[in-house]
Amino acid sequence: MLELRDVTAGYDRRAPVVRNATLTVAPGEAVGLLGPSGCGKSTLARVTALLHRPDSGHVVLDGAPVHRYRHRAPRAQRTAVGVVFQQPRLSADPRLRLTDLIAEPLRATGRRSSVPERVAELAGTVGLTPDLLTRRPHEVSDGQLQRACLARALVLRPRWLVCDEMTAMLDASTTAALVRAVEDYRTATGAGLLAVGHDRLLLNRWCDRTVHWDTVTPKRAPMPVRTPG
Ligand SMILES: Nc1ncnc2c1ncn2[C@@H]1O[C@H](COP(=O)(O)OP(=O)(O)OP(=O)(O)O)[C@@H](O)[C@H]1O
Repeated sequence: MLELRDVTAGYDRRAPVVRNATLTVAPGEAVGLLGPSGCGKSTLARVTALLHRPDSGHVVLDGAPVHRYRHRAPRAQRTAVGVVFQQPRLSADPRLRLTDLIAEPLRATGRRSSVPERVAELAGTVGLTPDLLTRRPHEVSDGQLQRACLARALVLRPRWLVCDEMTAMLDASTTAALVRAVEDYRTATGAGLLAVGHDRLLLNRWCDRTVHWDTVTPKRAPMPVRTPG
């Protein structure tokens, strides 16, 4: 189970952008999180991917509360969640060839020997031809780079996937190809998915259920005002 328990998070403790978010994704389940631009979806997605420490509340992975985030998170928890962001150019090192971009998490976790096999396998999964694998980010389209970012997110075989507006910049056929690649992976592995976005039609078609931001972050009743006497 992937659980967000009463998560409050943001960039200034006095004015959090996410307040008291509670959400559960079961193993194998695909949950869509729908909300308007700027409400805090990406912030919550980063908390879920253990890349941003919440001010309060917890992420709980398979029953184990997460206490440390980013590079301090234990490897087993860090590698249990794969994440794909909206803008591949902001999340891809421009110096790396796509093959090295995809292999980055394998090298970082000491699994160099499995690089050739996994990269070839995942290139097929996400629809990248061998000639594209030797190019750097500025030599490929946004859609091709996003395919590589999805392959990178899958390379350590995560049990949970967070897709934060993964297809927002892409055309219909690339969107369909990436969604199919995620679904093929989930069918093969039983991974759970949190897909964040503002495209209700896409999330409804893609996910088992779609929840709205307002139901995930219910407004608390205001504190009662004490009247004297
Ligand atoms: N690194 C940051 N530092 C300070 N404020 C930030 C930072 N990142 C986001 N914010 C602010 O937090 C709020 C929520 O942003 P966030 O990106 O989480 O929303 P979102 O729902 O994902 O928006 P969109 O759908 O437009 O991507 C916004 O007001 C934004 O300006």
